[in-house]
Amino acid sequence: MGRLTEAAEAGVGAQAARWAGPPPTLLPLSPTSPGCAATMASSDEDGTNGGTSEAGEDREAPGKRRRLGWLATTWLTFYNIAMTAGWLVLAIAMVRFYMEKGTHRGLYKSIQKTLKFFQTFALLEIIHCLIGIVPTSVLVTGVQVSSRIFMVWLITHSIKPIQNEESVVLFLVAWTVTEITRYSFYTFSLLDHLPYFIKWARYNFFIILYPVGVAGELLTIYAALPYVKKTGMFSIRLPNKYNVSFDYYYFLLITMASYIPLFPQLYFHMLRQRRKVLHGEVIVEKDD
Ligand SMILES: CCCCCCCCCCCCC[C@@H](O)CC(=O)SCCNC(=O)CCNC(=O)[C@H](O)C(C)(C)COP(=O)(O)OP(=O)(O)OC[C@H]1O[C@@H](n2cnc3c(N)ncnc32)[C@H](O)[C@@H]1OP(=O)(O)O
Repeated sequence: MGRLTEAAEAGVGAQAARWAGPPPTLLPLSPTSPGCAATMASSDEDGTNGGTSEAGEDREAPGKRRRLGWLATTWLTFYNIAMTAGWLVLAIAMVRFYMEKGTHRGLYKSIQKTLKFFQTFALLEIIHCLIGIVPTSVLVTGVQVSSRIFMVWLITHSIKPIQNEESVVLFLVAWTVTEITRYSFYTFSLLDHLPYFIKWARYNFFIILYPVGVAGELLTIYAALPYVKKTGMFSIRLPNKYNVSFDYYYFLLITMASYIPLFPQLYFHMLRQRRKVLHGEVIVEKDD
């Protein structure tokens, strides 16, 4: 058997496994075929916390819903409906703003409260992973959610002069379309009535929207650099009584650089999810 080593999924999730031996074999499996049972281990391969969930929960083949306890199902259904609604409200507000004003200037200011509320609410997703009611890697989710929180609070909210940059619209649109699709996908899945086009959209839109969103985020941070350098905001200079120094300008440069190793991991994670869900493929251990 090929050897599996403990590693983050695609290098991210600490519980994930990746091949140290011969390359994995991709087996196209029908989501309903018995062979799909092999994917019960897929959460481990994927860096999810698989299996460790509230009492009564079982891991099942992709395409079949995992069995969750009623409390977890009720909570997740409520959470996903609320998030779908929140991002829909945001989408409608953005379209209305643009139709009325004919410009993106002032758009962020007009939607910021809703954006901050729903994006911050998404911190619960890390908790969902930690307590095991969703089979996703804590690290993958942590990187995804924390980068958004960072963009919302430490960049766009804190640096007013950049709020009217076109790049802000770029990531706002990418996030909004993604989240409406993603949360409605989860909602319909939980209700066992998932229309194919939502599933298709969930696992195809990201191919374009992820790079668009990342470009918007990076351009926005880049636009913030001169202001941060000039004002020295969030920076701690020496000498001070704690004898520590922190330069937010360099922190931003490091953050921008960290997209280079981190973003591909999220992107490839989604590509693997896509292959698994849309094409029923599963990575299995190969006999030597
Ligand atoms: C402090 C400074 C930090 C700075 C960090 C700097 C580095 C940052 C680099 C990263 C850049 C990210 C940029 C990003 O913000 C840009 C954008 O988002 S642009 C818009 C495009 N974006 C996307 O498409 C986002 C895609 N991301 C996601 O979908 C998730 O966040 C992710 C965690 C990446 C993947 O999700 P997951 O692994 O959960 O995939 P699935 O949806 O296939 O779900 C797997 C199973 O889990 C069940 N699940 C998950 N969540 C729920 C839920 N809420 N309710 C119910 N069920 C849920 C799902 O149904 C699947 O279950 P099953 O296998 O049983 O079907």
